[in-house]
Amino acid sequence: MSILHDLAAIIEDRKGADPDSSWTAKLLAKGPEKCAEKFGEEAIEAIIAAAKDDRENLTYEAADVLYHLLVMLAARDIPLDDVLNELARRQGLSGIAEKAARDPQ
Ligand SMILES: N=c1c2ncn([C@@H]3O[C@H](COP(=O)(O)OP(=O)(O)OP(=O)(O)O)[C@@H](O)[C@H]3O)c2ncn1[C@@H]1O[C@H](COP(=O)(O)O)[C@@H](O)[C@H]1O
Repeated sequence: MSILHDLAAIIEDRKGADPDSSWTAKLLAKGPEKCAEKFGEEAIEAIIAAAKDDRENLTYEAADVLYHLLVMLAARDIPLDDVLNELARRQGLSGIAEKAARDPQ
């Protein structure tokens, strides 16, 4: 399992946990809209770091973005594997498109 899978499993565990017991449980208890808002805030912080070419901060903020993306997906009951499968499907599609471009006939 990847670290993203490990983290997704921990986040899933926090659903229904006492909000006072963890930051993740507290955020999930506030509902999917709040989780989405928080994801947006973290994404903006990452955008600012990228625009400033602040590499250290961008790395830190990117980790925040990934964590909050997983929380937002969990809040809407979308498994991480559904997203990864969609990426895999697109790789398959682009593979076909690249082959068609290489061998036009
Ligand atoms: N990866 C993370 C992670 N990344 C970011 N955060 C939290 O996300 C918050 C970031 O939001 P802000 O910077 O806006 O912090 P804030 O000012 O306190 O928040 P606001 O008051 O503005 O809403 C911080 O409180 C961070 O602690 C995380 N909290 C938890 N995890 C992981 O999630 C798992 C579960 O952790 P618990 O939440 O402790 O159960 C663990 O494996 C952790 O490593």
